[in-house]
Amino acid sequence: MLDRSLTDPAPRDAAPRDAAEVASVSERIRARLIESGQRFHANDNISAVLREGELEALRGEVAERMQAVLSALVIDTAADHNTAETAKRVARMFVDEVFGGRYRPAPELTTFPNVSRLNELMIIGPIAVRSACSHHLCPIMGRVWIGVLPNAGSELIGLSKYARLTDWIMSRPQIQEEAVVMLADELEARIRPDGLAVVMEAEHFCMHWRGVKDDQSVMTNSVMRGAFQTNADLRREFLSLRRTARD
Ligand SMILES: Nc1nc2c(ncn2[C@@H]2O[C@H](COP(=O)(O)OP(=O)(O)OP(=O)(O)O)[C@@H](O)[C@H]2O)c(=O)[nH]1
Repeated sequence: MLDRSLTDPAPRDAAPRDAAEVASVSERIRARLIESGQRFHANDNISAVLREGELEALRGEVAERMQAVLSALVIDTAADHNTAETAKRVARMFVDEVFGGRYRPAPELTTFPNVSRLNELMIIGPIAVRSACSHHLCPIMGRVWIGVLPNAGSELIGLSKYARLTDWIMSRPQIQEEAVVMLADELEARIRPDGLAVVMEAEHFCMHWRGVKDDQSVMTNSVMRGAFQTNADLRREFLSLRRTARD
């Protein structure tokens, strides 16, 4: 049963309440996003509009609605000890883990000035990717390689931060084409390099587990910015060094 107090308007004989007070937590957050003109697609981060305690309330609301999904699937969660707590587990998994990149702010990235004026190609990877497709919410599992051509004014970021930033972007329902662009945008804004390259290679479980049930195919896509776009030798060097660092 959904907790009606979260969504139903106040009873007629009760003292009139503020509209914000009667709305569910997701409705209150949604109203704030609309008011501020912020997009809230599946792969957008909405942490900036969340208020204290709301994430916990959201977890509760998702659990209630997930319980309604299990009931609609005609699963007797009251009698079945295996599914008795499933709604709560799935809510925690969505809000805190697999879609956590929507709700938590960007990781703190320690940056260092490029004092030795590095201007040679750096390649970071393979970085593990765990994501989910926006269409079926099935896992996407893969790897990412990042190529950076810094300049004297670039900020260098700690190595582990590439993985933290990747995880923050990927822990959202995504499509692979948009995920690599989002990651490239975040890296470019922070490092301000002369060139940036991102290559992602991933398996989509919406194709393995269901649907066409093709368990061989892998999707590979890339984003090339700045010098990687204009300099074919640099692009080739990145792609061939990435192959060496593959397995
Ligand atoms: N371009 C792109 N497609 C994706 C990605 N992840 C999943 N898909 C595809 O999204 C499509 C959704 O297609 P629909 O026809 O709406 O869904 P469906 O009827 O369940 O399709 P089937 O998967 O063919 O059974 C499928 O072809 C998926 O393989 C991705 O990252 N990029």
